[in-house]
Amino acid sequence: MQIMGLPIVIVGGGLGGLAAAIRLATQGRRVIVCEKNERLGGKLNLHQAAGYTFDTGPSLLTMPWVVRDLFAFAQRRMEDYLCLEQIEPTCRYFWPDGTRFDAWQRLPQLVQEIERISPVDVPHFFQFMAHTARIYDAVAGPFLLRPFDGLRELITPSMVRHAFRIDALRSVDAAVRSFFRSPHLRQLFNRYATYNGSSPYVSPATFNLISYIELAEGGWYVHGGMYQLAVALGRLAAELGVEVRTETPVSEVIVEKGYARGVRLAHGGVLPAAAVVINADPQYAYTHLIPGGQREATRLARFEPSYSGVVLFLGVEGDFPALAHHTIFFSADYPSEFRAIVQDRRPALDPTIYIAATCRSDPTHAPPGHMNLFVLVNAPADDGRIDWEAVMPAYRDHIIAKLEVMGLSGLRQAIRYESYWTPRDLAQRYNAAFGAIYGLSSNSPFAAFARSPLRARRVKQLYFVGGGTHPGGGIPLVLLSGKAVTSRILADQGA
Ligand SMILES: Cc1cc2nc3c(=O)[nH]c(=O)nc-3n(C[C@H](O)[C@H](O)[C@H](O)COP(=O)(O)OP(=O)(O)OC[C@H]3O[C@@H](n4cnc5c(N)ncnc54)[C@H](O)[C@@H]3O)c2cc1C
Repeated sequence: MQIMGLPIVIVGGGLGGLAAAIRLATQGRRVIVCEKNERLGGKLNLHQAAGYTFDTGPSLLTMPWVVRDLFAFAQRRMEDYLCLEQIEPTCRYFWPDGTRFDAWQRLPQLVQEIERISPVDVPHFFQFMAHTARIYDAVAGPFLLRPFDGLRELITPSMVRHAFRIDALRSVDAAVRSFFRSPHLRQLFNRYATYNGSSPYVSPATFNLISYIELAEGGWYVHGGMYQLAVALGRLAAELGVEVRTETPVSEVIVEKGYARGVRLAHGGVLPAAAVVINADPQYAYTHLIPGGQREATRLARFEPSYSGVVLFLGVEGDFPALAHHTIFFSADYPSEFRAIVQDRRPALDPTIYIAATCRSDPTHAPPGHMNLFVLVNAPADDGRIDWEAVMPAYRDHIIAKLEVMGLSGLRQAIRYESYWTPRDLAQRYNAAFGAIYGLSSNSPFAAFARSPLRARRVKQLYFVGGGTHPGGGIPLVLLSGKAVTSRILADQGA
């Protein structure tokens, strides 16, 4: 393989940055990844303490073929690097009225569960799946699977032909209501909008394709913990000759005569580059790294960030049989929960609580007889109005009290290890503007077009990859973003 000339420097070793690094290196480019933190992986990360292991970000992988495709592109077999598992049930749900629902991946069992809580909705479920499959069919090709730099590129004859199919003129909730009668199933299917940090009550019904993707292609876990995905990509990148520098924050992109020429390192020194790829959040990058970026930072600030999260890491003694690998404890009033988080930008009084107990699949993640609970509650983007340090002790008590009422009795007494992250921690750890988990929100039909394009608008040889650019946040999409930006860079280099 021929390694050519100046390197391409990637600012950030998140999954988007790693995917781009792997693809560029496979194409013979010299690549350097500069990551400010001590480990690769970005928001997909790891916390270990007192004998407990916690994945700190994603806990569910959808579209697993995207990972396989990345390894195949590098002429490797994914199975030689990591093992993907389907967890049954994908998720267990509890409602405040005592209803419980196991969302099985196996269709006959899933249908039985639907029949158990709402027999009338069985045919509606199949109609909904057919509807969302048509959305996926219309959207995947033009929007998810190829590079895309703006609205103009979407106006193709095929998109115009399929425009009616994408269901963008009503909300996720309006579409879900038109299919399901059961309030429980409505809440359950509305929840998929949260997979990209949006509210089901305002985000376009196009995002119902997320439920189709999970139901048709499964929800997956990486054996050993989700962080093993970052480990595997880091290993593949190293094998391909990518130079990874951790604990290496970049302080500036060097721009000369409208071209990105390299980066300045915060701890001193300069890396000249043939191109610079920003995996860090675009709004942060335009504010802090790119000279003259204020105008673009101001443009991005006009759009709503996706919401953030409050995370409790709990190591507990004993077993809580109610908990599956993934468990959700729903709120009694979903609309008012989203009104609080998205419109009023305050923590919800009655939050929906998600718990990942990876010890169910990986017993080594907790000492024998103990469990590791990653507890996630959606929280408003951090616009500075909330003093999280002051709020957290009471909010933590509130979350634990709700869990005790909804089936985890004795939880408070069982805690042996505990720490938490607020939206501000997420912001600081990853330089994520507002601590947003998924970049900009998708709370309008046009939100997708607000994101920074793969190619920077005013600086040549400067690109973006990851959740802040096309096609959006979440593991599979940021990996696809690595594919999209690579093809842009290679095209620009005349390859
Ligand atoms: C709590 C939580 C739960 C989630 N759950 C899921 C889930 O279940 N499924 C799913 O698919 N997705 C989930 N996500 C979203 C998913 O983690 C992200 O969409 C994805 O990991 C983002 O990858 P990225 O490459 O775009 O950016 P990031 O992961 O943000 O990586 C950017 C990297 O850039 C680095 N950086 C920033 N500034 C600099 C600088 N100046 N110099 C050097 N490096 C810098 C950061 O440290 C970071 O490592 C979740 C995220 C969180 C936080």
